[in-house]
Amino acid sequence: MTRRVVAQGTFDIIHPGHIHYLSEAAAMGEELHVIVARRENVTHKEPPVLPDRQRRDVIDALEVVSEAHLGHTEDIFVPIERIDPDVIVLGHDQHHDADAIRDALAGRGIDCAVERASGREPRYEDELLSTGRIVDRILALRASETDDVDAV
Ligand SMILES: Cc1cc2nc3c(=O)[nH]c(=O)nc-3n(C[C@H](O)[C@H](O)[C@H](O)COP(=O)(O)O)c2cc1C
Ligand SMILES: Nc1ncnc2c1ncn2[C@@H]1O[C@H](COP(=O)(O)OP(=O)(O)OP(=O)(O)O)[C@@H](O)[C@H]1O
Repeated sequence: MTRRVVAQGTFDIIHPGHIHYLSEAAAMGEELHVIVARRENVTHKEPPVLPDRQRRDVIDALEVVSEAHLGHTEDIFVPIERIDPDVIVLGHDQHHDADAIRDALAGRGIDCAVERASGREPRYEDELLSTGRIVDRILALRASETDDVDAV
């Protein structure tokens, strides 16, 4: 039987932390399905810069990913019911509570394990493993360039 794995996240600007997470999730089964969060559901941090479809298409193109799916707008368990995974792998820092997800799955009669992935630490100075921090660095660099031009 093919073991299906589900991973999920925003994936706005791809970085090595994402690759680490998706590779780890892919190694837990034969098929990796990735649910890409809808912009309207990213409410606990700055919303993504890139459109839903673009974020989905980039994840879909990765070799370790079997298929990337845009998330449901209202009910996060609708894609889960459709994919029918054997395991959902939560990201190391995802705010979702594993036991709450297990309870919700049981309530819907979905037989699926929930695991937590490991985090990937920076391997050299300056390596950025967070989309939010990449955006912050872009803004800081652009602001300092503008300051340089203004000073001329
Ligand atoms: C099992 C599971 C299923 C999810 N399905 C959806 C979904 O259908 N639609 C969606 O917009 N977000 C979905 N999400 C939420 C996002 O993937 C994501 O966790 C959140 O919106 C963005 O936060 P993050 O980037 O910190 O993970 C799901 C999350 C989990 C854990
Ligand atoms: N350094 C990392 N190591 C392992 N997994 C990571 C790392 N960074 C992100 N992930 C995982 O990748 C998935 C997608 O991450 P997402 O794009 O939602 O946020 P992010 O890259 O952490 O950006 P931000 O810091 O802006 O939230 C999540 O499940 C997250 O836990």
